[in-house]
Amino acid sequence: MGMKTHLTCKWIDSVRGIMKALQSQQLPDDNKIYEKSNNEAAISNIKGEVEVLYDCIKKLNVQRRKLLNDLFDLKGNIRVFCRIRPIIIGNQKSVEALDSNEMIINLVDNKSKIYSFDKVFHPSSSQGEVFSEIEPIIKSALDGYNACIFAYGQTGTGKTFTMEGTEEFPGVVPRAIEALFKHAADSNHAFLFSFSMLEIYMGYLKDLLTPHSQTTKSIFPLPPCLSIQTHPNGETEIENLVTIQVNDMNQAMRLYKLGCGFRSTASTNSNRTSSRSHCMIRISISSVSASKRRRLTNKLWLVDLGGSERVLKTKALGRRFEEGKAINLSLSSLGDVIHALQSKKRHIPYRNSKLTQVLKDSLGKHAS
Ligand SMILES: Nc1ncnc2c1ncn2[C@@H]1O[C@H](COP(=O)(O)OP(=O)(O)OP(=O)(O)O)[C@@H](O)[C@H]1O
Repeated sequence: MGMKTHLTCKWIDSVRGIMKALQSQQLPDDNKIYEKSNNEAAISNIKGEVEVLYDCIKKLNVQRRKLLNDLFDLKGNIRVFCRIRPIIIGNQKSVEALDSNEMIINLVDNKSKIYSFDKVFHPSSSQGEVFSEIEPIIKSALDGYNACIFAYGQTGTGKTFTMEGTEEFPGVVPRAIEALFKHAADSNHAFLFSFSMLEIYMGYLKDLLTPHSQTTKSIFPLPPCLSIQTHPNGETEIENLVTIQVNDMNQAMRLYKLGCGFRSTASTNSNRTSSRSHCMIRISISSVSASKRRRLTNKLWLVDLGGSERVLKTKALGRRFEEGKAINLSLSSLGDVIHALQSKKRHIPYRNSKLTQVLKDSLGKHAS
């Protein structure tokens, strides 16, 4: 084959080996370099778009906050909804919704009275429909406003059903907890939530997250007394109240269920499981990352008030009579405070009951 002397078989084999090794090496070719620089450009484009969108969200959030505040200014700081309970026994309709803002009470002798509300819910209204009217308050709580949602009404009219609900029909409290965590997750800000639960029974504050025994031979030490303190900045604090940080909805719900188990309930002539106290859930919300919040830490109160009752009509005796009296007294103080706030009186009689003292900073002008 006319081979040169140095082109031996050994030399050819070693050249072939080098060629194979070169082929198997992943050397960047022009195409790959082009692809890489293309990817980098796409990533920086996407980063730019994300920044623009982030700015957009910020602007929309400012707008949303302003609109929500305007809405609250228009509707007033205190809003009252009326929910008509479906008839459970009998078929006499003494209360009816006239439209979405008015209801009528049919009295004896063909007389009737009409009352106006911010919203009237028909007996067939679902728990979801009721909550949809309340949800804006949850959003304003995330914006740093103190807020208070409570159910008020005669005993047996559906306050606990509305606030607590059932497994099948969850009420305002579980829905509010779910909405808080959901809106917080959607907001791009870090929030810190703390949960507390207490009841006001016969004028005393009782922590619902600590075990209380009815007997003197209890294995649990007596929990410390709760006392209401007012800070110089006007914020109300409850000394010794157990406050537990909750990181998700399930943790908050577990505490809520624990607290519900410690509530004071009893059977009365009007309701088999009547709440004999005011049950109050406090969710404290903090965020250092959310700018333009009204406060660094604010609170949302969810309250299932004890039922007002005509103690003579319900034929309550002994302890049930005393409980009914205590509930009526504090409800009447709450009514006085709300009336004074609505008529913009200079003196607001917060000091007349424990209930109004606890809610002082969440009912006034800085609350939503
Ligand atoms: N919207 C509703 N739909 C169906 N059932 C209802 C509704 N509202 C109330 N109920 C039922 O009516 C009964 C009394 O309701 P609930 O215990 O909630 O009253 P309450 O106002 O909390 O009473 P109390 O002040 O005595 O605690 C319960 O059996 C409850 O399930």
